[in-house]
Order: sequence, then structure tokens, then C-alpha cells
Amino acid sequence: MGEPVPGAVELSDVGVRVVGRTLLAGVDWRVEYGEHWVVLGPNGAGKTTLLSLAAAVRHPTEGAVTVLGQRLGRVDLRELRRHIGLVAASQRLVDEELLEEEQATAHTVVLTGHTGTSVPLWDKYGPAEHERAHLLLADLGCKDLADRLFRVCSQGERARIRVARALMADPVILLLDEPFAGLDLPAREDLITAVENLAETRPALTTITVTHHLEEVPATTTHALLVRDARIQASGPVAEILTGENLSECFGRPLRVDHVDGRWSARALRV
Ligand SMILES: Nc1ncnc2c1ncn2[C@@H]1O[C@H](COP(=O)(O)OP(=O)(O)OP(=O)(O)O)[C@@H](O)[C@H]1O
Repeated sequence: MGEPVPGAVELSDVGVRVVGRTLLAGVDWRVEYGEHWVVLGPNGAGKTTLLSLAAAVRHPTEGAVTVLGQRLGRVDLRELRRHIGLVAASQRLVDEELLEEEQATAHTVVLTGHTGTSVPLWDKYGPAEHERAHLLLADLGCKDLADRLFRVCSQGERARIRVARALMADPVILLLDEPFAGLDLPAREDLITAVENLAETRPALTTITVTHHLEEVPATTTHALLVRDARIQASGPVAEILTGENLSECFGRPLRVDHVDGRWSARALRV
């Protein structure tokens, strides 16, 4: 018998503890290449902690985390992170302010994703990189923003530019931590459409999206994971997991879940 084939992300009996507090406990989770996961759960449940393990930015206190076949703790995390795109919309890009001061355009911001730097390293970008940044902006539905100053772009435009930037390094895994936070309805829908298009045009890409709202779950989502009180409450194929019963238990109140045209919604049950 050969060695089992590693998944894109594998957590085995993982715990994360800080002094006096358990952030995650007993987590088993396996994400296969090409799957699209959504992670849901109440505030403080441990979603971002879980994503930070998959992003290879923190180590578990116990158990094993393997990302792209590399066991955390045994590999150079910086090298591993080159293959992982991370977008946290609620946080500003590292030194985004610097890019604003430098009068960076949307195109320049995307280019910096190639070098993983907070300022452009112009001698590292040839015609191929310039063209790729344009194509990625087009993929994200912001072709016309290329020459616009990033600092004047709207929240929704910035959200899509950040995803284009994360894709510039051609990551194997794309992690989106609350990418829809703070967006108005049209901006949210534009970003959801862009994420759905990515899933269709890049079948090999693996994505994990953390969100608070069922309405934000892209129709291309294949799997869902529910986190509650530092533990996995349910995980598996999206249609099996996003049920009224599971969501009610996860969020601690009776909820009705609807699934229409591939999109999800939830509301409190009136008694
Ligand atoms: N370094 C730390 N020290 C102490 N507590 C921490 C630390 N990091 C996170 N926590 C706590 O651990 C819990 C889980 O945090 P995490 O950010 O993973 O939750 P979350 O599910 O992403 O929450 P939210 O939906 O509010 O963003 C929270 O209660 C948080 O306050």
C-alpha cells in the first residue's frame, strides 16, 4: 500500500491554546485540491484562527497541520506561503497606506502581489507581469480601474483589487477572510460573482472563505464547515451541512435556511 495522498489542507486532532484560553480543540479537517469551502460560525468561534493555520501563519499547539503536503513546524513557512493567497478584507493590506501615499494605481497594487511586497519593486516586473495584472483586474471585473488611484477606489473596488493582488502570485490555495465585510449589496454581489467566476475558470484553485452570512456563500461552494466554541460542529458537502437544523445549533437560535438558484439565505424562525 502506498502513502495516502495529502489533501490541500489537512488538520488532525488540532488544538490552539493561548494562556488561559482554548481557541481551537480537537479539529479534524481535510480540504481536497479544487474544493471550495465556506467556514461559518458565531463571533469568536475560532474561524480566523482556523484560517491562520491553513494560511501557514500560525502553528497549532497540538496535533498536525499539513498544507500543500508540507507539515507545519517542519518546513520554511515563508516558502509555503508563496503558494497561498490570503485576503482579509477587514484588515488593510500591509502598508496599504504606503501605496496610497505613493499614488499607486489599482494596477500597481496588483503588481505588488507578484513580489509579495508592500511597495512596487519595478525591476521585478516585466511585460508578462504587467499584462497578467491587467488580465487579473479583468477577471475580477475591474478592467477599467487599472489606472485609477487605489486610494480613491471604493470599498467594493478595493475588495476585488485585493483578490486580484492575491492571485498575482498564482497561488494554489486562496483564503478569503470575511471578504464581503462592509460592502453594500451591489459590491457584495459583484465580488460573489467574481469569486464564482474564479472557481469556474480556475478548476485547480482551492478556496476557503470565512463569512458570517449565508447570503454571502458563493453558488460554486462545494463544502461547508461550521465552527462553534472552538470546535467543529459539522463539516462536509455544502447541501448536507447548510441545513436549518445545523445552522440553528451552530448559532444558538431557531433558524430557517433557504436555498434558491444556488444561493443561500437564513432568517430567525418566528415562534
Ligand atoms: N492571542 C489571543 N489571545 C487570547 N485570545 C485570543 C487570541 N486570539 C484570538 N483570541 C480569542 O479566540 C477566540 C477565537 O478568535 P477568532 O478570531 O478565531 O474567532 P472568529 O470566529 O474568527 O470570530 P469573528 O467572527 O468575531 O471574527 C476569540 O474569542 C478571540 O477573542
